[in-house]
Amino acid sequence: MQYPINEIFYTLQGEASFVGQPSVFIRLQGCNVGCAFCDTKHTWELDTANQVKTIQVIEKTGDRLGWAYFSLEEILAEIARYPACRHIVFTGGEPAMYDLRELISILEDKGYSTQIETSGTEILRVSEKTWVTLSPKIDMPGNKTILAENVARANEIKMPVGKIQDIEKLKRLLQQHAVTNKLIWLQPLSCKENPTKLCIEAALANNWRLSAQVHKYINIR
Ligand SMILES: C[S@@+](CC[C@H](N)C(=O)[O-])C[C@H]1O[C@@H](n2cnc3c(N)ncnc32)[C@H](O)[C@@H]1O
Ligand SMILES: Nc1nc2[nH]cc(C(=O)O)c2c(=O)[nH]1
Ligand code: SF4
Ligand SMILES: [Mg+2]
Repeated sequence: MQYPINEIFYTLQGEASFVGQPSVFIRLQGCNVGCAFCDTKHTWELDTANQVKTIQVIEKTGDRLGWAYFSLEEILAEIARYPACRHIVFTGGEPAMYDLRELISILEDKGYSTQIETSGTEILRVSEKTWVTLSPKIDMPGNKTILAENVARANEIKMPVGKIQDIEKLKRLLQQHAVTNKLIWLQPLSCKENPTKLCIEAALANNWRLSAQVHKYINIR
């Protein structure tokens, strides 16, 4: 099995429940949604134009606009460069576009915990133990729907918030899926009009949590 990889890097998880956790991030290429606010547009804009042919090209250039197919063994070799790491985060792009079960099963056998960051618009192919962070994309281009089974499966829901209407959308989603006892995070969008204050107020009013993308404040990847 070959996986289209945009980047693999070792850093501290900056969002939601695992914040501060040393993690290898496996960023898969491509996205089926295409949000205007996306902070990783390099994974889905200019897709085919920037395809690089070999892993060596990426290694040489460090070209984050490019991507390459990695075999399972090549991904494991990248992870092995960080021997202290015990937690692997699949993100993108949209990692749920790919079947991650074989890779995750090997990682679990090696003692790693796994997490997926997903919009919830694709059927998840992860393991029962994978921590699922669902970040709803409502009214996004292409009008992709969030699958009910993914809402049920999610270990936490992390809502990207730019304006008050996003809070209302989240409330409707929670009502529609009868969500009562999940961890709910509000994540302010990194944009000019900083919506952090709005998120703090809504967190206090609803007993939700704030996910402030710590990595962007402490200037790490
Ligand atoms: C880049 S996405 C990749 C995974 C998946 N496609 C998703 O949206 O969950 C990872 C996380 O970043 C969030 N995100 C994207 N752009 C953001 C921005 N400008 N500010 C804050 N969070 C953002 C997403 O909502 C998601 O929780
Ligand atoms: N430090 C750090 N934490 C993250 N949590 C989720 C991320 C993502 O891009 O999915 C991310 C990221 O890009 N960097
Ligand atoms: S779904 Fe995720 S990766 Fe795709 S455009 Fe939106 S934030 Fe970016
Ligand atoms: Mg990010």
